[in-house]
Amino acid sequence: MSKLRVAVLGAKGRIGSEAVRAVEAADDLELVAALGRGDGLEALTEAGAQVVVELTTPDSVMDNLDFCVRHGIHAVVGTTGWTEDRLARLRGWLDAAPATGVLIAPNFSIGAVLTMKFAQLAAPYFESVEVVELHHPKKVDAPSGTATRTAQLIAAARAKAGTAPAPDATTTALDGARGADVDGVPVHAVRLRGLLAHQEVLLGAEGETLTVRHDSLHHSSFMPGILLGVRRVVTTPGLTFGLEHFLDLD
Ligand SMILES: NC(=O)C1=CN([C@@H]2O[C@H](COP(=O)(O)OP(=O)(O)OC[C@H]3O[C@@H](n4cnc5c(N)ncnc54)[C@H](OP(=O)(O)O)[C@@H]3O)[C@@H](O)[C@H]2O)C=CC1
Ligand SMILES: O=C(O)C1=N[C@H](C(=O)O)C[C@H](O)C1
Repeated sequence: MSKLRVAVLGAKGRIGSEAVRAVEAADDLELVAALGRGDGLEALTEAGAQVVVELTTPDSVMDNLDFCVRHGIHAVVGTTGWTEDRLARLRGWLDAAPATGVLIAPNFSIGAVLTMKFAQLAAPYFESVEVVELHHPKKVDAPSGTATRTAQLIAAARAKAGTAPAPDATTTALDGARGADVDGVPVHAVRLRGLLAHQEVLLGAEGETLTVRHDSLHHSSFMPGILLGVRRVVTTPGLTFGLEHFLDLD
């Protein structure tokens, strides 16, 4: 069987360099291009890439995906910065390329995906819920894509269950003291030397608390999810948001 032809964008970055090694090590995949900032995207078509792994920056990802979708190249995207407006633009491009698949995964690690699932499950049963994400100090965006998605899923689960807003008597606060408000869920971002990617979902009810915590200790934690995404996206046209859709979690 012929190998799937894979390219990595952001190949010199922290996660991109790990992804290059993971693709090279996979028997069923062939790394046909490894591009950094400034490299021309024509290299993707010249190399016959079938799938691009997009691990760049929020300011680069849209142009890269525009090129990929226009050329019928499937994409597995880990880059953050997704807004409703950006998703709508991407859906528009995909409407014009109905055979092409794009997976956007706020987090490729199985533990992080499960954290989101557990948080969603628990959220309606507790009066209070807040998210704390902790990352390395070179991270450019806050809050993290994972924390934003987690908070959105929590908010949707509480809205569906008719859960009351969390109690909070704060009437005066320094800017940022109560975190960012993501759909009504406070999200706090910590940047600390020594950390990689970590998240806690704190839930509280009368007389009890529940903490769901996940730690990515090395970029290798993201590789099984990236490889799964590459193998599945080629047979999944359209936009898939979240790696959970490629896992049998239910
Ligand atoms: N979904 C997930 O599981 C994970 C997602 N991420 C996300 O992935 C992204 C990258 O993270 P990280 O590796 O830590 O960041 P880095 O800054 O280490 O890597 C990004 C790389 O992309 C390069 N780059 C920027 N623009 C382009 C472009 N147009 N074409 C090709 N390469 C480009 C950068 O080059 P230069 O340095 O010259 O700007 C840099 O080498 C972030 O959005 C991060 O949040 C990270 C880990 C896991
Ligand atoms: O920048 C990172 O490092 C990470 N980014 C993603 C995010 O913003 O959620 C995934 C993971 O947290 C690592």
